[in-house]
Amino acid sequence: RRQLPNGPYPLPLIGNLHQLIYLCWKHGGIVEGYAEIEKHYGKVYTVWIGPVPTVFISDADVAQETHVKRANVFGVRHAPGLMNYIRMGRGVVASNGDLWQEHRRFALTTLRNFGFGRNIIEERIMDEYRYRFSDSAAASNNNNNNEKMGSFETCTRSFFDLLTGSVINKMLINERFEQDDTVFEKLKASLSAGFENTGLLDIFCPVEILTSPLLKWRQDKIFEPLDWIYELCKRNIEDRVAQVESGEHVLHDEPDDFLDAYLMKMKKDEREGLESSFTLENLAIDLYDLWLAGQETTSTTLTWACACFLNHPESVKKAREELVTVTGGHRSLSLTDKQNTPYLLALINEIQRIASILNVNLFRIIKQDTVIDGQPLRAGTAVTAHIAMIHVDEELFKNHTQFRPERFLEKEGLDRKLIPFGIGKRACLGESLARAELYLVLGNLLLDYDLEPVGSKPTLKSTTPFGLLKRPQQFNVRFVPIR
Ligand code: HEM
Repeated sequence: RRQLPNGPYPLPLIGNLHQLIYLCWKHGGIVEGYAEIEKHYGKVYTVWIGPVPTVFISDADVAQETHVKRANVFGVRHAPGLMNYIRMGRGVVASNGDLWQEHRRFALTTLRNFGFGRNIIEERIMDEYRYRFSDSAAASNNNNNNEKMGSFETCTRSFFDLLTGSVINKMLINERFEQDDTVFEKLKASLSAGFENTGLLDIFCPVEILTSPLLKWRQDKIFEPLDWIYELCKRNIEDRVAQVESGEHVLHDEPDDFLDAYLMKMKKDEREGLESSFTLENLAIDLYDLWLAGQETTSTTLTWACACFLNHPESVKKAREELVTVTGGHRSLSLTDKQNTPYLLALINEIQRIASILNVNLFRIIKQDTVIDGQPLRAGTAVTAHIAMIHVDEELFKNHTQFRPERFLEKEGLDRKLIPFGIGKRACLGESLARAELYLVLGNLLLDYDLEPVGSKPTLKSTTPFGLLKRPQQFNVRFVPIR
């Protein structure tokens, strides 16, 4: 315990697991359990997950000072257990060093450069937005003649899964998912099972133990869905490579998707005789990472947004008035409108704060002895900025349980304390894409549709307070066109 921040006294082998499990159970969730520990030990504390010490930072300023100002010490990913299954130190999420840097940079520039100047990200998001709404309305009107033209009832989660799944799939392999697509259904089921069956222990348990015959009963639940997604990524690559070899698909200088951009990069490195980490095996891991990290997160945030809209019509009204003024009510909202829509931006911030979709953020590992918030921190310790706790910090977000977008307009710089995408050099790679999706989908949705609850209104209480991903409850909504 020496050279570590304060925290509850750990027992041999089990560490603080017994206290943690009890507190989370007693107070109804992971975040609530950690809040109890924070009450006793302050905003930077150590919790032993079995024999592994983990340090949690629930203070926005300390997170900034460590993760941004001392990024070299606090920027190394810790991915020992399930996070490293399949990845084995490759890809973007679980890698480190040169490989991480090359693949992160490549993914970032590829996503950014699509279209060379044309804002292709905006075009693709809006294409998928329009397609998804018109397709759902058409399907609903065919099934029900009484339905007002263009209005439809839908399961929010499935609707946004399909929308965000198609956006990311278009970016990666230039393909859209359709309703009732069996591949998509299986992909979603695998993703949900992967997230729902994974707990904090799976993150810290070494892969060798997780894959041992002793844990056979758990393996089908947690590995089978991940294996299926990885195999799908490999199949997509094999199909594309075969098409390129047969001449059916031509690679050109302005690639349409991530897959083509990567194959071009492989060819370039080969031509230049470089020893390259851009191989087909690593491509499968990159696709796997971008899919896993990019779909469920955005879709879950959009579903939380609808739950907030249904509960807070006064905020919907204010946002809509602003949007109608900016667009004149006769054109779609565009990313270039951002500076004229402060209320919508505040509304999205408040949605992301209330949603705080990760009950526990990803971890970093400290490679050298250092100091944190005046306390010693020894090399080899896992550390995380506890986003969900920072977002309920009463000193920053007074009356934090209240949904009040205005707080971001009243207090200059408050948005900088909000860190839904993490912080520092390992912060979310897809932040710009996700921000563009939230802005365009939610802004245009408020301009184009009224939301009506179907059955009882969803509450703003999560159904998965013990999981890694904090999901809202499942609910249906009716979208009724305004114009
Ligand atoms: C609302 C949507 C999203 C949220 C809230 C979110 C949140 C996060 C968070 C909290 C992290 C961990 C950061 C840290 O360690 O401090 C992360 C990492 C990551 N995210 Fe996202 N994310 C979202 C969407 C996306 C999208 C659309 C993509 C892909 C296009 C993506 C790709 C990644 C990747 C690859 C990493 C690992 C980065 C690294 O280790 O270098 N995310 N995300």
